[in-house]
Amino acid sequence: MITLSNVLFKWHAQQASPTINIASLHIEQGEHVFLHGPSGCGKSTLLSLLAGVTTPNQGTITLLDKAVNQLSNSKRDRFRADHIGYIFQNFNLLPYLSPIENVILGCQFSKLRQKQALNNSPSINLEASRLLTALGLTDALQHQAVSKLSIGQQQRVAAARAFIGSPEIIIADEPTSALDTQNRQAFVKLLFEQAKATHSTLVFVSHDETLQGLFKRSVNLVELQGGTHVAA
Ligand SMILES: Nc1ncnc2c1ncn2[C@@H]1O[C@H](COP(=O)(O)OP(=O)(O)OP(=O)(O)O)[C@@H](O)[C@H]1O
Repeated sequence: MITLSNVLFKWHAQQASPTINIASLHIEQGEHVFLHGPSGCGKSTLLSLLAGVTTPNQGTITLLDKAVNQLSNSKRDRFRADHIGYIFQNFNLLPYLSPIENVILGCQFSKLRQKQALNNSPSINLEASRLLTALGLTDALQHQAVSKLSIGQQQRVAAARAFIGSPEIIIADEPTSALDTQNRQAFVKLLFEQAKATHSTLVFVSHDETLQGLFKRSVNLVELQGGTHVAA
C-alpha cells in the first residue's frame, strides 16, 4: 500500500515551482500501476521519493502503514532493504558476478528478505535459481558472468534480484527501454506473474505507451500534478 498526501518536493530551494506537487495518490497493495508522462516531468524523482532515497519538503509518504519520510536515514535504509525491490533502467548488475550471485545481492542487506526467501527454497542460492528459472533464464546461463548475457537476459536477472525475498513493493524505472516491442510486453507479463505470486505492489515507469494497455491502472504524472508541467 502506497499513500501520498500533500507531497511537495524541490531539488533546489530557489526553484520557482516544485518538481513534485501531489495532493493525493493512493495505490492498493497488489495493484500494478503504469506511471507515465513526458521527459522531465518528475517520474524518476517520484520513484526516489517512494524508495526513500530522497524525502519531501512537505507532506507524507506512507508505505505499508509507515510514514517513511518521518523515519531517520538509517531506518529508511532498513525499510527500503526490507520492503522494496528496485529494477533500474540500466539494471545496475555487477558484470563479473553470475546471475545467481547478482540475485542474492537483492536480499544481502535484509535479514527479513533472507528469511522470506528461505520460506520458498531450502537455501538462498536455490531461491535465486528458482526465481531466475521462473523468469525464463535457463540453468546453463545462471552460472556464467552477467556480462556475457543479452540485454533481455540481464533484465530478467535484474527482475529476479528485485523479487527475491518477496518485498511488498516493486519499483521498475524504464526497465524495458532497451528491448523491442514484443519482448517488452513479454517482460511486463513476467513481472505481473511474479508480482501476483508475492502480492507485491508494482509501480512501473515507462515512456512506452504501447505497454499502458497491459495495466489495469495508469497514472499520468502531469495530470496528477494538475497539468502544470512545462517541458525542460
Ligand atoms: N539529482 C538532481 N538534482 C537536481 N535536479 C534534478 C535531479 N534529478 C532530476 N532533476 C530535475 O528534476 C526534473 C524532473 O526530472 P526526472 O528525472 O524526475 O524526470 P523524468 O520524468 O523521470 O524524466 P525522463 O523521462 O527523461 O527520465 C528535471 O527538471 C530534472 O532536471
